[in-house]
Amino acid sequence: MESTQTGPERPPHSISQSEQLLFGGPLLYDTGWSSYDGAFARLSLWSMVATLPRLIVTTVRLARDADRDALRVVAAAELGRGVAQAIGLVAVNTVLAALLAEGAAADRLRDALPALVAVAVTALLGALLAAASTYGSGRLEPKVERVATERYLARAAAVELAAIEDDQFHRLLDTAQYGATSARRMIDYCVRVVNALLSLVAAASVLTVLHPVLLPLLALMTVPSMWRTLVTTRRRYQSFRTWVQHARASRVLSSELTATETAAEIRVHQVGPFLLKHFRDMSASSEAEQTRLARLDARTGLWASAWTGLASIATYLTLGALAWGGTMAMSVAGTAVLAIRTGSASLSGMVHSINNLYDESLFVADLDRLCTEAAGWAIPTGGRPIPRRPRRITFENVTFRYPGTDAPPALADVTLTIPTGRITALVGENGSGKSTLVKLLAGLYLPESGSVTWDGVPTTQADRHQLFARIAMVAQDFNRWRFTARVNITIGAPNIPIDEDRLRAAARDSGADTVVEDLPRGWDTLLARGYQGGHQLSGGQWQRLGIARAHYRGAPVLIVDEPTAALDAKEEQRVFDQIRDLAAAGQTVILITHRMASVRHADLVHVLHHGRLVESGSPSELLARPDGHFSELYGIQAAQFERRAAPAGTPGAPASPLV
Ligand SMILES: Nc1ncnc2c1ncn2[C@@H]1O[C@H](COP(=O)(O)OP(=O)(O)OP(=O)(O)O)[C@@H](O)[C@H]1O
Repeated sequence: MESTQTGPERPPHSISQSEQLLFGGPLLYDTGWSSYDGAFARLSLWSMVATLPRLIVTTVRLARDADRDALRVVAAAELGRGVAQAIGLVAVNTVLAALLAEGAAADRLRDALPALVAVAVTALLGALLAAASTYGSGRLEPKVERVATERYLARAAAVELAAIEDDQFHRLLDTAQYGATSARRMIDYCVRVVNALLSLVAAASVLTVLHPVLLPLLALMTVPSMWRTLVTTRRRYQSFRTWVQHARASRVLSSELTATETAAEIRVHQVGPFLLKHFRDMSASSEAEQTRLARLDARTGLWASAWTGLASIATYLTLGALAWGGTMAMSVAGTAVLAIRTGSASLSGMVHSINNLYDESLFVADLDRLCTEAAGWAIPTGGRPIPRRPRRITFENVTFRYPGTDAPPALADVTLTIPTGRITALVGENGSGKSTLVKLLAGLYLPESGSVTWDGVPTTQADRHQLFARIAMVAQDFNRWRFTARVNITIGAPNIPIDEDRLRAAARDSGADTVVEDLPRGWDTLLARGYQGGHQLSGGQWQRLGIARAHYRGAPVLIVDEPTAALDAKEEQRVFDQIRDLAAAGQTVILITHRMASVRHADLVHVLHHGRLVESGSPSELLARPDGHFSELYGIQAAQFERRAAPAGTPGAPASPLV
């Protein structure tokens, strides 16, 4: 696999055999598209501090959108805590000055008493305000996460199908999903930053008043831990970005092992030990990376501690020299020690929190980036209206290639008409372009060239949401929602309140009613194994539900892609009888099927071959062309029927799949 990433390459020896075998190469995160990755690598102490206001603004905005009142509580409480801390430090200085002054012990104590009370009151106030801040941020955090998650989900659901299939966009979807939890954590870090900042300001102001040399000393003591946090966070973030694909692949392995869909094959084919072995092998690669990070972090930590130790010795020697030489009163030296300890703790706490804040903000930036990109990919709202009951759908010289692939076009220069109120069948070999054609017809993809028009309105200009509303679809891979039987059908028309009569009619028409009758809790049975009370349906039973869903939707154009593949012969007959009835009642039906027996119900057949339209006509017209594609496909199936129905040497067996 080629990597265009700008971050650090993974060393070649860390590529496991499992990655090579299962995924065809090392799973690296292609960060070529990432605009901020380089910015992070260039991050310096100064730029980190410079980005602080922007980070705080971003967090405040998120918090404001989530819960304005809780934000006010947090802001007021943190401001109050900073002020209380400054007053507390000044009061400590007054207490020390009174205690270390000349005179009788009782007098000195009496003089110190008011300041002592002030120290106690500010401490109490600080505790109350801290509690208020904890309450406010505790209320804010889940709301911020919810607002961010909603943004993510809403944007992801509104984009074109092509975006979901675009690997770069999908990767962004992958990383942006962390944005919501990061947004939640940003609140916590932001509160910590503001808190540390205020207590630092309090300590620094007191130190400046006490002696001008104390402030640079404070900075000297804190710089090493700032450097350490910066270096380790940056390293860990880059590592995360590089390994995110790998982590995703490991998750795929574990979910394959536990999924209900794979359970039978895993057991019969004894795939479990094979997957486990590769899981272990892949985990070994990421464990090696964690060990590398731990070794580097330990080395950085050691350097930082040595530097801090030297800086502390220098600070306390300076303080001692000042007090010894009489330049500084003992009370001032005492307060200075206290203020330096408070200040350096605040400063390193602040650096740590800023780093975390910055780190989280990168994931929130991914989320923001997703929202921006998703807006570009969004299915446009508005456009030319589509008649409630369209009369004809036409393809004119339509060519379409799946975005991001260099394979030949899935559809090439296709021109055809789909009359409404009739059954039109699409026929052709696997991969000939039938499903692609209906996706273009439904406006899920737009043609590369040529046009698909609904009553003269090209899908490129149409109100696509209105167009979707005209279609009901039973796709080959229609979704098996892990919800109740009722929702599995009524989700066909999710924008209207559940209509029980319509539900029962749809179930009756599709044969889903007999499926539901046998369910342990009827309509309220959860159709998902692995949950308490969950029930699994057979493929054919699901198919009836899928058809019922399309019936319930009640749209004028019905697209059915292999609707009877999983149905028994009796059910298949029933479904086609219904499809005929629907067409007789004016519904347009577009039918994709490999079963020639089903095609005989069609009014018009379009035959596709390698993405091109090769034949069109009624079934009998097409059969009348002995060299045609349709006749060939028909002949192959007829021969199969013949062989199956009449064992070798048995004459007189029925020879037609159309009977
Ligand atoms: N999402 C996709 N991305 C890229 N290529 C695709 C995608 N879906 C289909 N194709 C390719 O487009 C071509 C036409 O596929 P399509 O699914 O339309 O065929 P089909 O006639 O419906 O096949 P089948 O009878 O097997 O369902 C195939 O070569 C297929 O590999």
